[in-house]
Amino acid sequence: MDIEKKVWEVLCSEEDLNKRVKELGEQITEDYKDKNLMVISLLRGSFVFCADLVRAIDLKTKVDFMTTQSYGDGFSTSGNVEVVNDIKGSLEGYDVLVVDDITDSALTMDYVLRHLKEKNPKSIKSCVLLDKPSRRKVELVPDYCGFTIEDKFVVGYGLNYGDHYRNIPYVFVVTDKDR
Ligand SMILES: O=P(O)(O)OC[C@H]1O[C@H](OP(=O)(O)OP(=O)(O)O)[C@H](O)[C@@H]1O
Ligand code: HPA
Repeated sequence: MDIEKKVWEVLCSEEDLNKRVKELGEQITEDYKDKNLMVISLLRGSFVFCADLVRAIDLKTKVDFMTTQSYGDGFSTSGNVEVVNDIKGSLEGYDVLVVDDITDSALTMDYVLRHLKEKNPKSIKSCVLLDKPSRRKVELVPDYCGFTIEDKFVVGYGLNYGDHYRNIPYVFVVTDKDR
């Protein structure tokens, strides 16, 4: 990937992200006030979003992490979701909320939900910052979603481009200069 031949365009500014993450946190706080919330962050992409989201949730919350991988350096899924690091503890008695940065083909979220359901949580739901419904390879509607976006490759705020730029504090779109 040659970054020189690309155009960057801001899609979600820091202000947009702060506002929407706060709203999601308030909604989740309300919905889980009588439940036993465990947030599971899918690494690596969701580390920034999830760090902000859990601080916007005003509840006693357990947080755990799972590492999945299905994209290499490219723009599309290998179709093969790999659990690189699984969660360690039990999910029994917990209302699990799986948090990811993006649902694109939805292969990752679909796989993770099925995988975690086998660990018998009390309930399980999904929360993604960005949703690209036009790219689905499996049917899935996230329970919580920050922004629904078009079929564009997005980077920043945890999302990578050739394994860089996860630290950019806003979300931007990458396109070819001659497109
Ligand atoms: O809906 P999908 O098509 O499955 O795509 C979404 C997944 O792809 C990215 O992960 P990736 O495999 O690139 O690993 P990463 O979290 O390390 O970026 C992203 O973080 C999501 O987990
Ligand atoms: O648009 C994207 N950007 C970065 N990583 C991704 N993984 C799935 N879709 C994307």
